[in-house]
Amino acid sequence: KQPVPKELHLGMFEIGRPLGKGKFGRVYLARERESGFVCALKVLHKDEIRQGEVEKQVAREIEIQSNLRHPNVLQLYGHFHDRKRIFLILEYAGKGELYKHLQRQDRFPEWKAARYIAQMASALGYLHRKHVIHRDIKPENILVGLHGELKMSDFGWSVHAPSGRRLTMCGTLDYLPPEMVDPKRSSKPYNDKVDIWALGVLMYEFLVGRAPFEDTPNMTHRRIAKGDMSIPSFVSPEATDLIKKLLILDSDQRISLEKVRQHPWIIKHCESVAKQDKS
Ligand SMILES: CS(=O)(=O)NCc1cccc(-c2cn3c(Cl)cnc3c(Nc3ccc(N4CCOCC4)cc3)n2)c1
Repeated sequence: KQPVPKELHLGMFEIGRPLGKGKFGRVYLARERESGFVCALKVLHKDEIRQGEVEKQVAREIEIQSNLRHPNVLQLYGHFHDRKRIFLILEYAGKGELYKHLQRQDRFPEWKAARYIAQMASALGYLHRKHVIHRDIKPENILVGLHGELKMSDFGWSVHAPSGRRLTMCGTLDYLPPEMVDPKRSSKPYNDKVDIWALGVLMYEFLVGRAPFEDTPNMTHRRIAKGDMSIPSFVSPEATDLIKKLLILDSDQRISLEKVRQHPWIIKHCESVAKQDKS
């Protein structure tokens, strides 16, 4: 349950260890004194935001994320500010960054990848129904909850651990769909189908351990525009089928999130979870 405080200020929190730091601030473990409620406190520095000319983006991200409630979307409980800083009170994701788990395991077994993709498809379906798109769903922007569930947490700033992470620039490139890499190709502005493409890139990266179009920056551009990727033979036929239905150049032809949830590869691995739960 969430604290329903009268008014928010820094003094009401005990600040714990830093969880990560980034371009626009740091994330700390925190506990609300009165209720003992554990959360993550993201601190953004106003002067850096002003310099970065991103005030409007911060306001928009706070507006969007405050109105979202979904088990696979990191919750923003509230925010407040003092003279120098803006504070976001966020849900604490007990198992940290998905990026680290993927780095450590090289790639995920198909049953784990299928569950993760099902969770992301569920979160995206929720966002799209609320007309929120382009959540930039690369591994760097996904956290893992205490029970291993994924939490989309990219609203605004992905914070960076001190460790050597992929530069935001090329990370972003890997996940761009053809209609954004090559805007003259399609006149229409991008729509929620960009998330379906990104889901395909994410699924590929979970199963193979690298992104499908990973290359030098301008080679990546070219390969995305042509849909030039190959799927290794160790990927099962069902998984291969779903990747191909997600990574379709023509955004209108891409599989819908509803169809993703009903795909044999998802059913096979997620149904077993249902059976386990029943047994
Ligand atoms: C090197 S690291 O993994 O320790 N820290 C990297 C890093 C960078 C940017 C943002 C975060 C981050 C943001 N969070 C938000 Cl927002 C909510 N919960 C978390 C959140 N939660 C979190 C939970 C557990 C851990 N542990 C688990 C035990 O092993 C060490 C890391 C880290 C972060 N982390 C973490």
